[in-house]
Amino acid sequence: MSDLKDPTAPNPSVLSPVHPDIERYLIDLAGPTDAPVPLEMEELARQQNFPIVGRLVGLFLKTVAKSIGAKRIFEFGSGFGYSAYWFAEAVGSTGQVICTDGDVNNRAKAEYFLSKAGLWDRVDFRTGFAQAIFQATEGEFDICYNDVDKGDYPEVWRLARERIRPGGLYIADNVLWHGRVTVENPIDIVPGWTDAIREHNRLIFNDPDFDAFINPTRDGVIVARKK
Ligand SMILES: C[S@@+](CC[C@H](N)C(=O)[O-])C[C@H]1O[C@@H](n2cnc3c(N)ncnc32)[C@H](O)[C@@H]1O
Repeated sequence: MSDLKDPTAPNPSVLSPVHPDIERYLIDLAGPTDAPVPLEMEELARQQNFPIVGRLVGLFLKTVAKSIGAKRIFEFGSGFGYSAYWFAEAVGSTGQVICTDGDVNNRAKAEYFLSKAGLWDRVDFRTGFAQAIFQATEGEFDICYNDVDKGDYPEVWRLARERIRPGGLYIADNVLWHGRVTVENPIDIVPGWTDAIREHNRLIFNDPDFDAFINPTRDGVIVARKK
């Protein structure tokens, strides 16, 4: 727990508000969910120090998506498709996960991994600025998932909240920002990101149209259900 408030840590992606022993216990429990493709993706993330949500949050995303019978999901910031792997499993063969990422190389990697997992046919991966792609995409969503650059969090929330169906969910990763949200003058990796996350979280908890809570697993995942 001691490193929770260490905003100067060189690699904040490894910090979690969850005690390392508890984290290990949870990961051991999740052992039966091991499968070749997520293991391979996790290994790539480790090698390249790429910030995926990780196994525990992946399982959380899949479980909440299945629990509301989600069939249409929009991801803002998909990386190479790790979080989308869990959503794609949840929506089933008749569902769709619209992925977005600014990096074309991430799309190619996602295609490789999700094809190998037999999930690519339910994924529509678009390259570009996620907010613009969202605005160019019609219809409502069962889930809007936000994992873009943190300064954009309030903007993404404002866009997404309008397009989530009643009973649907808004989910965002990193809402505790490795404990920086609790620090008065945090050392930000990008100036303004911590304040943007704090604003985002305040907006959601004060929105009368949503019920919200934060799962503190890893770096904090907010889930807000539209009434
Ligand atoms: C934290 S990673 C996503 C990880 C992914 N959700 C997972 O857990 O597997 C964030 C990704 O979002 C992309 N990104 C950030 N801001 C974006 C934006 N506004 N539009 C599109 N892509 C964005 C980055 O290129 C990066 O690949």
